[in-house]
Amino acid sequence: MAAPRVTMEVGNDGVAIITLINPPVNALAIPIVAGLKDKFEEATSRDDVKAIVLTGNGGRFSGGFDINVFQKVHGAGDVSLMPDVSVELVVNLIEDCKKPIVAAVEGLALGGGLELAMGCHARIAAPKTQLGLPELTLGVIPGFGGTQRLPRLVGLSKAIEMMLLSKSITSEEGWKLGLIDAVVTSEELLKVSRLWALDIAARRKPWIRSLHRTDKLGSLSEAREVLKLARLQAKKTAPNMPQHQACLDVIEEGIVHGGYSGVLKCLLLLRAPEFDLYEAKVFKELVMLDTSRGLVHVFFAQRATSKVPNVTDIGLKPRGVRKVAVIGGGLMGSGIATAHILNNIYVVLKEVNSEYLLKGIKTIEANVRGLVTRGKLTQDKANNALKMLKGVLDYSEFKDVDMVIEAVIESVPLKQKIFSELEKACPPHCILATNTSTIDLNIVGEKTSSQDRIIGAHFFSPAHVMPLLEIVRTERTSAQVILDLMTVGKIIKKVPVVVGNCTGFAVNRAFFPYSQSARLLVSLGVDVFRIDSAIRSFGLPIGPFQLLDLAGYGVAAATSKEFDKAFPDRSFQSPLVDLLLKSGRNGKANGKGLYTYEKGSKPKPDPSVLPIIEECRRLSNIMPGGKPISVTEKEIVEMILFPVVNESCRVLEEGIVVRASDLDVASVLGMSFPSYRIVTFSKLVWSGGIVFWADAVGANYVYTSLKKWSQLYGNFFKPSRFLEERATKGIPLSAPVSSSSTSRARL
Ligand SMILES: C[C@H](O)CC(=O)SCCNC(=O)CCNC(=O)[C@H](O)C(C)(C)COP(=O)(O)OP(=O)(O)OC[C@H]1O[C@@H](n2cnc3c(N)ncnc32)[C@H](O)[C@@H]1OP(=O)(O)O
Repeated sequence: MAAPRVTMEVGNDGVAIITLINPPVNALAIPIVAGLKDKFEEATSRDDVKAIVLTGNGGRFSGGFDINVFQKVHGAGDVSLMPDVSVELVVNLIEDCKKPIVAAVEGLALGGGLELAMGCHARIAAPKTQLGLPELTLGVIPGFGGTQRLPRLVGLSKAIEMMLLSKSITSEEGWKLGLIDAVVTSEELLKVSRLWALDIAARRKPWIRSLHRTDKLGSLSEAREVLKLARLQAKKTAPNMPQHQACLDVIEEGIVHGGYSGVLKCLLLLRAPEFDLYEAKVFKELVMLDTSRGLVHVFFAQRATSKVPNVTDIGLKPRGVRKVAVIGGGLMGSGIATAHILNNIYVVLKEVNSEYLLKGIKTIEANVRGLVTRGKLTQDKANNALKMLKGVLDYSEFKDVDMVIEAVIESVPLKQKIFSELEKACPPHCILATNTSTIDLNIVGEKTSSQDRIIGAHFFSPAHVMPLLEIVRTERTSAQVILDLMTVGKIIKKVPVVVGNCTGFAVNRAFFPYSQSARLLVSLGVDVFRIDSAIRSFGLPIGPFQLLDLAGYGVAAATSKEFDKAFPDRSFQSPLVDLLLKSGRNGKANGKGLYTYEKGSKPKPDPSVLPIIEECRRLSNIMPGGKPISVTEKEIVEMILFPVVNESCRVLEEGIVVRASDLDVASVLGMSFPSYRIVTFSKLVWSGGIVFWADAVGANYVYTSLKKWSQLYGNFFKPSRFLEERATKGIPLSAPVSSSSTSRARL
């Protein structure tokens, strides 16, 4: 790939076109920043240049500052690797340039890309250009003046919404808001931008410096009210994310002290003498925090999941999937169908009788309506989506489907029967997918001769909301089928992670000790609700027992059996779920769980379960000396999560995931494992996913803790060979697994 560069061409009209060239998204890498400084200096000093147009090569303006630099800063612990862009480039060379500069934006202008454009004196955009400041998703705030210029261009409320929710807008909306001066076709973009720049030079159009504007900010008291509400909201929605409050502080600073001169002069004198802008100072503080470290890791880890050796690197092209059949209209099946119709894929939903079919269709309608109510979908789009759905009771519609996803109950004989029928009912190219969460795919397809097109499409509930799609392949699944499913996954806006075939696959396999260790702790005498609360303070949205209530006890009993069978050496068999079922409870589904569920209020611990828990302890009979063990909150969290790390080690060693970071992404998106720093313990560490977190905690600490607990409480905690080896040799758990050390590579 050619080195990133910035070019400049001066036309006969006296307009210099400065172009960013750094495919695929023209990220503002260090050489690009340096190149921009050079070209703007040259254009400013040349007599033949009357005006300047800044644009990006290849139909994309810029995806923002180069996030690889953040990684370098984290690696070296040296913030001085960040170049000074906001003052030297955006203020001095662009906004204060004595020649007018117009940004010609197309495709996307995100983060630093949009900030450069906002420093220009006008912005012309191609249709449907994506405009946004998503920096908060990386643990930082906009650092090239975005916190100051966006409120001045679109108004304070809209700017806060765009920054705090990292919500981008289209150029059409940007034009209505005043961020964009004109929307023109791609073909006309450069021509119109050149003329616009010349018009500014000739004073036929206004020469506007965004940082000077105040007309959209409202009065100081109005602004303070908006900021107050935003602070309360951020406290609720992002309690562990320091960048949200910091962003609001920086915006407020600029509003109180005035735009350009206020921010630069006052802050220079009063608050941040070492940096020119308060924004830059806060940006540099935030980039060094563990929050950013975790979030940047997840950014790259997520992108890495689309690179699967021997699938995405062998020149295959994805085949189109236009019509999908979903078998089973239960919770999972209807969620899966919803995800497809929302993204314009025609779905045939099959059920065994009209009662179940109607129920499935009603659930799908409710899913879609729910999105409209929450403002996530327009009524028009909802109507169009529902037109993509057809309910059926037989296989007659299956003759031209491109993919079937089976989502019936976890029964081996039933699944085997369905797959034999599918082989006859579907065309030979059709992908045969199962949504099983635990059953071995070789067993599902045992009665067919179509093993090459059998694949797991493991969605997480609710399937139309949760972003993870585990794509499970066997040794015989063809690369084409894997690539096709990865492509559909992206179309339906999931993050597909390709994993190997084993009981539970990657996420459920790595996390099966999560629920088991929680139940083990209960049998050792620890309070159920204390466990949930400790896990919530750690950063997971709900604890293992609230999760149990949500999933339903029938599902929990069935999956537990699969894991007991597959991993008897390290499975803890708790009587708790059976006792709860026997007492007529089934969690949230029947309103009777470990918690009580009342409409409109949060679940409350149900004290009437205490006798059941006592009975569970009596039957387990593992409390040392018959007395409850005494543990701190920190120990609770570690005794629940270190066994997950231990199982993750086996997942890595067996090659169930392509790379450790795939398991990080899967844990964040499938289990809602926190992607940012963990704030509860005395030692603050970043998260970024289960393996990244374990490395931050230290493999040796995890190993010695597990070893101690295995001596006290048995084999459930016994450290795996992989963990022991890595801990004793001081090798990070995330370091690649060499093929020789992979005992049973699945991928
Ligand atoms: C100081 C400033 O305020 C700070 C900043 O600007 S921070 C950066 C703010 N910008 C962002 O957060 C945008 C991040 N990027 C994205 O959201 C998406 O990549 C996108 C919408 C630009 C494009 O999405 P899509 O077309 O699906 O392509 P995607 O696979 O994500 O990215 C393509 C490649 O570009 C890379 N890339 C995207 N944005 C990048 C960036 N800002 N820096 C470095 N690399 C970037 C990706 O890592 C990926 O690389 P790979 O092919 O080697 O894996």
